[in-house]
Amino acid sequence: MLNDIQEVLYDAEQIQQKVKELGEQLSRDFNDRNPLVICILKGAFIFMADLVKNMDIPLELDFMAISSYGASTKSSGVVKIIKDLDTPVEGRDVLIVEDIIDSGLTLSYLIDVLERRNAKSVTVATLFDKPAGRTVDLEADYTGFTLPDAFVVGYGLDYAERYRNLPLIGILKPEVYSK
Ligand SMILES: O=P(O)(O)OC[C@H]1O[C@H](OP(=O)(O)OP(=O)(O)O)[C@H](O)[C@@H]1O
Ligand code: HPA
Ligand SMILES: [Mg+2]
Repeated sequence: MLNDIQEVLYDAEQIQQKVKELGEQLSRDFNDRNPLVICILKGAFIFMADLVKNMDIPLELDFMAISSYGASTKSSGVVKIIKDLDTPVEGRDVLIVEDIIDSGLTLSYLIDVLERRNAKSVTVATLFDKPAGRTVDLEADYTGFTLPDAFVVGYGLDYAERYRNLPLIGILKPEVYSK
């Protein structure tokens, strides 16, 4: 799998350190608010698991599966809910956990859905941000790393469902998706 990586951007140790810092910061900011922490599947599953282990406060978890990329390196532009939440969000402090913000389409759709369901507050934590990809104006409240304009995989992020299990984040060799 590593053969398909052109450049490692952040290794496992650097990611773990950053996730720990984010978890500690979020614990301070959400102390006594019993947040509903929402993992955006599939990509955010590893970040979510590592993040909440670093949050030493009462919280609840839920999962939502959303997809717009499929087996492509560009957003289809159509954001679909594959699996919805089990928990009502009305009146809750919601913390969205995302792996990456690229075009911003997934998140703008999701924030709109949660606000229409009357969440008390909606906060976004993303591990990776690719500002060059943005087509809608949107920033996360908490960001781990800012990435260059390249298609990346690893630490939950896939290309055609592969590479999610790499413990690092790296740029995928273009020949993998152009052939
Ligand atoms: O800002 P955007 O351009 O919308 O891109 C970000 C979203 O795209 C990816 O999900 P994807 O649709 O690939 O589903 P997956 O998490 O199941 O891989 C990623 O995990 C984010 O959720
Ligand atoms: O660079 C990316 N890699 C994997 N999935 C993604 N979803 C949005 N951008 C990306
Ligand atoms: Mg994907």
